[in-house]
This record gives sequence, structure tokens and C-alpha cells, in this order.
Amino acid sequence: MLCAVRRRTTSELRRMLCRQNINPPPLRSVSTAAGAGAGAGDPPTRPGPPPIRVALTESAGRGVFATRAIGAGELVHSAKPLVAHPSPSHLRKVCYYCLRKKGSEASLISDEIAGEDLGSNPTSYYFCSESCVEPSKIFYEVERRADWALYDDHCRLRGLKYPLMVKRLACMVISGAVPADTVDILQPATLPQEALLEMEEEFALLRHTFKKASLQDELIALVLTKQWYINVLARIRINAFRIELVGGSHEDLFTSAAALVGSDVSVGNAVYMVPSFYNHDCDPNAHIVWLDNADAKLKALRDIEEGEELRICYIDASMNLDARQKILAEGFGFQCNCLRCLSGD
Ligand SMILES: C[S@@+](CC[C@H](N)C(=O)[O-])C[C@H]1O[C@@H](n2cnc3c(N)ncnc32)[C@H](O)[C@@H]1O
Repeated sequence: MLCAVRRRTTSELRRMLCRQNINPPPLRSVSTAAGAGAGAGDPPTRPGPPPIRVALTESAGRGVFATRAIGAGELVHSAKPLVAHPSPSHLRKVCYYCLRKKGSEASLISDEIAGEDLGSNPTSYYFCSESCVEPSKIFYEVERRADWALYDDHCRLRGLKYPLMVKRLACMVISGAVPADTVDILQPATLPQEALLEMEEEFALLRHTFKKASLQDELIALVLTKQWYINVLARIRINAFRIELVGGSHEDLFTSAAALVGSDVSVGNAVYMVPSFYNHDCDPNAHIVWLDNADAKLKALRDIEEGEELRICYIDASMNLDARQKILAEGFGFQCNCLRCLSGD
């Protein structure tokens, strides 16, 4: 059943943050999907709310700050994706919802949402557990009513991953699972003219796909506009994480996370709320790891003082200064002035 979409007010977003025990920044509203709790296999973590707050930095927009001293190796917090999608090369090799590798779970329950009639769209995907089937049902019901061949081919032929996340978010919005402004709070990229033209083409394909599936109702016409598509993609471009599963135990994380940088084993991409507020440093004091699914684990790499900003590294830190600066400028639109860059290293 399709539901109406409502925008969240600023105060609602602030209340959401407080419910998650994360202090909102003083001047703006922030919502979060971060979970405080540690899961099975997580490293030791102190009880209580996550020891972080989001606040304005001096020169890098919003950032994440420690509300108490954090020890090296501590799990700072976990976060569930706002939206995630398998990479095309892993489409049928990982859970269509949480990106867990197929076969890595004893409890494989289904190659399709159990017992459902596939209708005219016989594409089947793998869901690793009931807890992934349940939240998928609502958006997947919308997704499979349409024939995505044209849109998916367009992405596959051009090696595009982010439009697949927008497609999923569009289905989530149409189904009423999430509001249309779910990612609005994230910082958008500045888009070059050619990127805008590409997006217009993709948007036309998306609308065509929904229209052919008779999903072109008033809600879609009103909410899923070209501007919506561009706004979402502009945010995904600088906030999406490429997910590489570490597997194994937390004891291995320091070494395995370093080994993964630059490798091409990404199972998919995801966008989060709180992890998107972490700024970059070429000599970071925190990092993000994924154990066996798309749930992000934020970990301290060294001792962090109360009030210190937590920063992660967006790129391969082993590159030289010029290469790092080039990638950060072209990919993320900023000139890095972290201490390592300033020292000329
Ligand atoms: C993923 S967002 C990080 C959160 C962002 N500061 C915000 O307010 O939402 C990435 C953006 O933050 C800013 N940023 C991150 N690290 C930075 C750094 N080391 N120096 C300057 N700007 C940085 C850049 O504008 C970059 O495009």
C-alpha cells in the first residue's frame, strides 16, 4: 500500500537525535540512525550512550567530537545504513538488504522473499535472514512491480553504482518506508554541468520505469521530481561508503582494515547518518570497519581526548601528498589542511 510522505520538522529531527543519545550540534538539526549497542563479536565497549556529539568545526563544516576520553581500539558506536545496495558484481552473492555474503550464514532462509508470487518480474535476490526479509518487504514490493532492465543496464554499462542506491531509496519513499527528505541533512556535492546532464538522463529512465509499471501516481509526480533525484545523488556522491567486509574477529581489525584499502572487494555501497559527519584526516584517529554486513563500526585508532574531533581517512593514506590532495579535491571538493598535509608529508 502506498502512503503519503511527510517532511520531518527541525524539532522532530532534534528529538530523534536525543532519543539516540547523540547531542545535536548547537546551531543545526541532525538526525541519526546510529546504534549505540555492540553486537556479537564486537570489541569491548563501555556501557552508556555513544561518547560523541556532532558540532560545527572551525573550517570543515560539521564534525564529530568526543564527549569523553576514548581509548585506542574502543568501539565508539555502530550505525545502520539509511540506504544500502549491493554492487552489480555482488548482486546475487550477498544479502539484498544487509550485504552479508551468501553462504556465510548457517540460516540462509530464502533466495526470494518467502512464498511471494514474483509476477512479471522474475528477478530473485538473496535475503540472509528473517530480520532482513521483514524490513525489505515494503520497498521490495514496489521495486519488483517495475521492470528495471533499462535502468540497470544503463548503470551496468557505465559502471554506475550510486543510481542503484537512488532507485532503492525511491522505492522506499514510494512505499512509505522512509520520508523523501531522508538524506537531506547530509552535505551535498557541488555538481559539474556534465554530471547534471547525466543525472537528468538517469532520472528520465527512473520515471519511465515507474510509469511503465503504473506507479506514476500523484505521490511520485509530486515527490520524486528531477530536483529530488539530483539532490539525493549530490549527497550520495560525497557521503556513500564503499563496503568491504572484514569478516573474522575484531582482534584482526587493525591489520585487516589497512590491508583492505585500495583493494577491489567491495560488496556494495551505503549511506549512513552519523558516519557522514566524520571529517577526513590523512592521519586519522578513527576508522570505520564492516564485519560481516553493512552495519558500520566506528573504532578509535588511538587514544582520543575529550573534546577532540574524531576523523577518519576517506582515501588510501599511503599515497603521497600530491595524489591525496588531487583525489580529495576531485572526489570530495575540498583542499585537505590536516596536520599531515600541512607538514608536507
Ligand atoms: C562526508 S562530509 C563530512 C561532514 C561535513 N563536514 C558536514 O558538515 O556534513 C565531507 C565534507 O566535509 C568537508 N571536509 C571533510 N574533511 C575535511 C578536511 N580535512 N578539510 C576540509 N574540509 C573537509 C568537505 O566539505 C567534504 O566534502
